[in-house]
Amino acid sequence: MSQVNISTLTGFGQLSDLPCLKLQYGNASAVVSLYGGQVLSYQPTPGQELLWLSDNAQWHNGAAIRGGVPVCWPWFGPASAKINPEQQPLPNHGLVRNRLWQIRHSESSAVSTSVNLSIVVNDLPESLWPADAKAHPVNLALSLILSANQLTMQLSCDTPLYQQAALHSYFRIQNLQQTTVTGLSQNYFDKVSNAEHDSPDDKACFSAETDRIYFKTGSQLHLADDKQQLTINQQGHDASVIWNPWQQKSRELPDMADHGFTEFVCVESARLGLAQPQNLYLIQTLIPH
Ligand SMILES: O=P(O)(O)OC[C@H]1O[C@H](O)[C@H](O)[C@@H](O)[C@@H]1O
Repeated sequence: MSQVNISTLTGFGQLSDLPCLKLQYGNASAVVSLYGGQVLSYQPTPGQELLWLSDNAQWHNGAAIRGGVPVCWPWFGPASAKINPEQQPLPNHGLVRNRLWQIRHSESSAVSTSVNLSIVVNDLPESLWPADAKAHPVNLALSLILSANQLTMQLSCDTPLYQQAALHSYFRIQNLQQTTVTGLSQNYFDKVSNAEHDSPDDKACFSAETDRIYFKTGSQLHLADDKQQLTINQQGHDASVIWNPWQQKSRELPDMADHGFTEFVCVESARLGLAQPQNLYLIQTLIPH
């Protein structure tokens, strides 16, 4: 084993001054930003980057970093009417993408290198609390476990709330036309056409803007193109979201190059149900082949 350790970085790529941690386990490494609690890099071997980070990503002035694995919490996308009955101006994907997280614990062992981050949030909308609960600051935790063959991300909240969450992973791909995601369910909500669809199989391909919520997906998805394969294990989810903005949206996003959409697809493990207040325990594990 060449190296098992955790080090601090100030800045990553073009994101100058960004406070980050780098985890190393043998040949494998991962980088997580304390801003957003966002994994930015996962390399199972040196130079083999699995995650996509926009060349135009920003983090100053409250921006959410475009790429890596953003943490969406306690809502996903625009806050729904249940979460935001008074239609307050609330940010997309919740409150923690542009806040600083704290390091709680880190550990290197014979089998893995791990770090636990957390953030305390004390400005949750009232609508998230069960009727009989008294509002108090809430702790959201993210654990990263890097081993020789995989990276696991565990997002948890011990407070029962009407809460949604997603691990919004941006995966670097070589060839969008050859890219498939399999293991999906056969029923999805298409955010582009704003309608539910049935799919003839469990697969998504990419030939236009794609923004789909697949309901009740299983515990294992596969992402493949002609050069690479990745297994994505998930737990604690009730949906998986597949996103590629395609050309027009890519041009419209200030933090994405015009051709940015050709370089990634998002495969997101999400917990979207709001039927009852619940704790959160959402896991995504990346296993390259
Ligand atoms: O631009 P953002 O707030 O980061 O959201 C990026 C995308 O996230 C998810 O994949 C949603 O399903 C998309 O509708 C959204 O456009």
